[in-house]
Amino acid sequence: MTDFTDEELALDPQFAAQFEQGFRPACQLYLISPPAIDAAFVDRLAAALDGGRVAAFQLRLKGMDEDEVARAAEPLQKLCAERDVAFIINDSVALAQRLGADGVHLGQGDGDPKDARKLLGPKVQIGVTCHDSRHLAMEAGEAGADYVAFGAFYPTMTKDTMHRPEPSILGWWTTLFELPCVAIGGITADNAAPLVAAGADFLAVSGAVWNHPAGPRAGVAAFADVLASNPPPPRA
Ligand SMILES: Cc1ncc(COP(=O)(O)OP(=O)(O)O)c(N)n1
Ligand SMILES: Cc1ncsc1CCOP(=O)(O)O
Ligand SMILES: [Mg+2]
Repeated sequence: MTDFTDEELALDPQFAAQFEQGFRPACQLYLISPPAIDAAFVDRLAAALDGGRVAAFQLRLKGMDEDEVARAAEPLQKLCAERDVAFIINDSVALAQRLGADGVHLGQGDGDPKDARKLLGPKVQIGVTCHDSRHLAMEAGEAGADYVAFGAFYPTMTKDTMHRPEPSILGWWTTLFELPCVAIGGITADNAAPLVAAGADFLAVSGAVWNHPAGPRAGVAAFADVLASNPPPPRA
């Protein structure tokens, strides 16, 4: 989920040339768990991952203590590793460290990204909630975040939200900065196109996948067209 390193660019001269000319990888899906899960959830996650490419999965369980989340995480983290999906822990740097997660997502009240970096090291992805704020996003970038997240773009039943950015904040960000940006909040396959076209590097989605009437596999598959048919704007 991070920018390409010099080593990666050096490995593929054709890719490096495209990158220099403003090539931007296509927008990808970032799946967020439901706020509560049961033991059968691992099968639902497997079905979702069968529906199409998912770049990252965030375990976002609310109202559970850390030991319970750690127990729930085990089979899900294993599945993500098997499917080459980055496993991200929400809220807790300590839990991300304990589990050896690929990343942690921090809201504005979840701790300082600089402290997280000191604890987790350079390889763990750190994402930061920036609501509708250009200022918060620039601060997060300076603090060493690997991505910034804007939202909620649309009404959502998954979380009480107070901020409603315009898609143009994504275009503003991608025009000025290389750091990837995530769009979140009420995103469905039907309303995602303006976010992809504006420059979102990732769509973070929960309800549209887990509540899809035909199941989570169909929920992920529904995004394939919108991700493929809206080419991203050139990067900064
Ligand atoms: C990718 C992504 N973006 C934003 C959030 C929201 O984080 P936060 O503001 O800390 O709220 P909670 O998710 O903790 O309720 C997120 N989790 N993931
Ligand atoms: C965690 C979070 N942060 C802002 S909106 C949101 C909920 C995302 O879930 P959904 O895709 O169901 O709106
Ligand atoms: Mg949080």
